[in-house]
Amino acid sequence: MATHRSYALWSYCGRRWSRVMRCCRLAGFRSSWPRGPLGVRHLSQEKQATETHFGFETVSEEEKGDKVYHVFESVAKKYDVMNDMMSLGIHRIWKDMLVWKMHPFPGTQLLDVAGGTGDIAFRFLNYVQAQHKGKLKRQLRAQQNLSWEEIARKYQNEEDPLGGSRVVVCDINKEMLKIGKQKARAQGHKAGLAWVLGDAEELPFDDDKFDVYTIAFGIRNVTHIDQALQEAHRVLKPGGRFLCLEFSQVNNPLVSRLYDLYSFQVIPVLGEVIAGDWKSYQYLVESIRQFPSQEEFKEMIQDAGFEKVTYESLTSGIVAIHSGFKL
Ligand SMILES: COc1cc(O)cc(C/C=C(\C)CC/C=C(\C)CC/C=C(\C)CC/C=C(\C)CC/C=C(\C)CC/C=C(\C)CC/C=C(\C)CC/C=C(\C)CC/C=C(\C)CCC=C(C)C)c1O
Ligand SMILES: C[S@@+](CC[C@H](N)C(=O)[O-])C[C@H]1O[C@@H](n2cnc3c(N)ncnc32)[C@H](O)[C@@H]1O
Repeated sequence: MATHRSYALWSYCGRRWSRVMRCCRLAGFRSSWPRGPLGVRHLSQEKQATETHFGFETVSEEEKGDKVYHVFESVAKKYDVMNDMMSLGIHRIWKDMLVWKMHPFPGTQLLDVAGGTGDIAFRFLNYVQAQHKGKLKRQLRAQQNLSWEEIARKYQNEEDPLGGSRVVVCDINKEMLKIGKQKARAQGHKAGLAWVLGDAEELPFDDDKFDVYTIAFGIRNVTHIDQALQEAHRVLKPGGRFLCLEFSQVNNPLVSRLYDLYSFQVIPVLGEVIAGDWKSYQYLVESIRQFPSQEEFKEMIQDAGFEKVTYESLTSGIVAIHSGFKL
């Protein structure tokens, strides 16, 4: 309880400061000031400037990066099976909903940050492939007088089954990417897919490059969330969309009670039994409690310069999808 109260106060100070920063940015200043809670920079708190959270632990910012790296290096091989076990497959529906919400148009250039083992990228490729096939079928149906030879030629000439869409998966952890690449081979994904080792806080891409930026269950692990959001804004084209799937605040008291019991009593046990790693799964449930609420996170997205920011809570707010546009 005390942790939650102090976090709420810390987070409130951070949000107030974000507002000041936003005004400064609008007035033409760029930020390179010392940081505070949730990665927001504070001038008056030099002492805490390098401290942050790793679950319920207070650690230095450098330590947090290393610890997060170690967590995903350790769980990479069991990551997918753990997700199915912990959520009884529900994480798959949440990820499907993210891609349905994106509703990519033909030729969409997607950047999936913290993309790990590729779940969002593969869904995107399946979606655009199905969409493109559907379009081709409709076109052929509209030209009913074509001979079978003409139809066969039309299909063969279609060199790009993705209709020009592309996805880049970017992640800081090479073990997660390694598993992702193995999965891609097994699922037959090759074209339109690239894997890049990179940090969400300092993306190795030019400005105005992508139509959509996604981050699923990733931003909670980033040390300076504000910087990651600014990077998302930078790499998106004008008109581009930011979409984030992340754990959020449960809005039903009964579900919240059961979810807390499940999180703290069951998930680390599953982590130990399946992945041989209690600590990483304890970090998972603790980091979920440290992440801002739907409204707080919405403000942070707005502070990074996104407009028309909205969110949708799923499964009683266990997770939420936030959306924003670079206009
Ligand atoms: C290291 O960092 C990470 C590692 C990763 O592998 C993944 C991530 C990122 C995370 C994901 C991609 C998604 C991972 C998914 C979750 C963390 C799980 C989210 C949880 C749910 C969808 C279920 C929510 C559960 C509830 C609302 C409460 C229902 C719970 C109960 C009825 C059980 C209450 C528990 C007790 C009383 C404790 C004693 C119980 C037992 C020993 C029995 C154990 C029971 C089970 C195993 C059944 C579990 C039941 C469900 C999953 C129920 C589903 C139902 C609903 C959604 C309503 C990452 O960062
Ligand atoms: C819970 S996994 C999510 C993977 C995938 N998006 C999914 O939905 O299954 C979190 C991922 O975030 C990555 N990550 C953590 N910090 C990062 C950072 N600063 N930049 C890029 N990726 C990061 C981890 O390496 C890990 O692969």
